[in-house]
Amino acid sequence: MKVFKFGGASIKSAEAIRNMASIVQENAQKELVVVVSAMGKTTNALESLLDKKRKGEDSELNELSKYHFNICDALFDNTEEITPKMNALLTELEDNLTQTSLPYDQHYDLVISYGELLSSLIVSEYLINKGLNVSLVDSRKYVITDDNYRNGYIDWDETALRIGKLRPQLEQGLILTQGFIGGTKDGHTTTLGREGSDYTAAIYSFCLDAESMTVWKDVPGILNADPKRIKEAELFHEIAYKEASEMTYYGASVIHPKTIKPLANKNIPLFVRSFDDPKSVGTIIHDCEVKHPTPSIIIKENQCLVSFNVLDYTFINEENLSLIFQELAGLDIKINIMQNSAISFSIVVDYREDKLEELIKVLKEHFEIKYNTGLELITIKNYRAETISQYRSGKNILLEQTSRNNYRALYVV
Ligand SMILES: Nc1ncnc2c1ncn2[C@@H]1O[C@H](COP(=O)(O)OP(=O)(O)O)[C@@H](O)[C@H]1O
Ligand SMILES: N[C@@H](CC(=O)OP(=O)(O)O)C(=O)O
Repeated sequence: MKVFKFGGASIKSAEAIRNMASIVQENAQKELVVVVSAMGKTTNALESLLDKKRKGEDSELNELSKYHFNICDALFDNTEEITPKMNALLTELEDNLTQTSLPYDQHYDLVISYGELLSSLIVSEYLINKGLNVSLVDSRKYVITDDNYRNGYIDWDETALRIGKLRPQLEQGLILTQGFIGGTKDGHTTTLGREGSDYTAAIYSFCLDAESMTVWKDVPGILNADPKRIKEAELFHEIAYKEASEMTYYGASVIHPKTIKPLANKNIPLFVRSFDDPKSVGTIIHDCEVKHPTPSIIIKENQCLVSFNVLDYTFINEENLSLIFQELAGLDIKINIMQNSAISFSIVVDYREDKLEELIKVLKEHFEIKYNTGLELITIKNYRAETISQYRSGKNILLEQTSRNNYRALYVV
């Protein structure tokens, strides 16, 4: 069996869904699980509705509901069947939005999950209309997580047990399900972190021992840089799991960072292909050795440099480092790069004002803390001297590191 994942861009309009459906139809002879994300920018729209609601401002569902109904009108000759199902989901969403007494992260997952619930309903009805045999499976009952809302940790045993039970259903026709969303054992909705649908597809692939997984994207495959930033980026035809996994760690947003591990553990190849050009082969990520890889350029935006200076004349030592690390772990702040001098320790993290404020609040009695925002972190993997000088020149660099394989620099935008 195979697993396909279609992200927001691939199902953002009626035309995009027709194209997606033709890709599915061509592959539906074999056992297939199809994972879909929310349509277009629906997740962002739901986030802003939630924030407005929690601030007590107007949060009308009109626009979101119009967007989805317009797509239905364009896809179906007769919307009589889908309309009541859509209305039921939208009413649930409206009720759930009012649950403002819930802790923020739990309320977030409850509300944000409707992007995927709406998209999977529309796509499944459309595929059924096209004559395919489709079971719509609710990922909240199969992808089981703990209650770490907004970033649920997978309960692998329970998830494997539940997804394993879908095997007989797979023989009857294709399974369509939602990416990004999951549920706790006692039925609370959770999510796996923004852009987590790639990870969902990897979870289904792992639990069903897929022969391959394919993510259908708006790019020809994995390139040695984001083609939206670097026009002359080159396509990789194949990449090793380790290389791809490291690229996602450094910030290549084309694949969710948690996706590679479950696939590599079972040696399941991952194809990254273009939904605009489904005949082209794209990139295969698998167990291989690529000699002399082309340098990759990865840029992480919205970075913040935080420096902790000791208050007396003691040096930076393991004791004060452990104090800093403990707080970072407690606040779930990930370090992208770090450096120390005699009396100062610096870290670079993704900028989140709320988390930074909290960090400063708890550590200011121990350190003098300074920070800069509006920065970018560039990583050049498998660098060559000429690549470094090309990207280094003209930049106001605040921090720079070179190791055997990687060059990294933090600079002011
Ligand atoms: N190295 C890279 N190769 C290809 N695309 C990249 C790379 N780095 C970043 N991207 C970006 O990733 C985007 C696709 O990922 P994403 O938008 O998350 O897909 P989806 O949400 O459709 O699954 C591309 O539009 C591209 O701008
Ligand atoms: N809809 C979710 C999950 C996701 O993975 O989306 P996409 O596949 O479009 O990145 C998000 O926007 O975060």
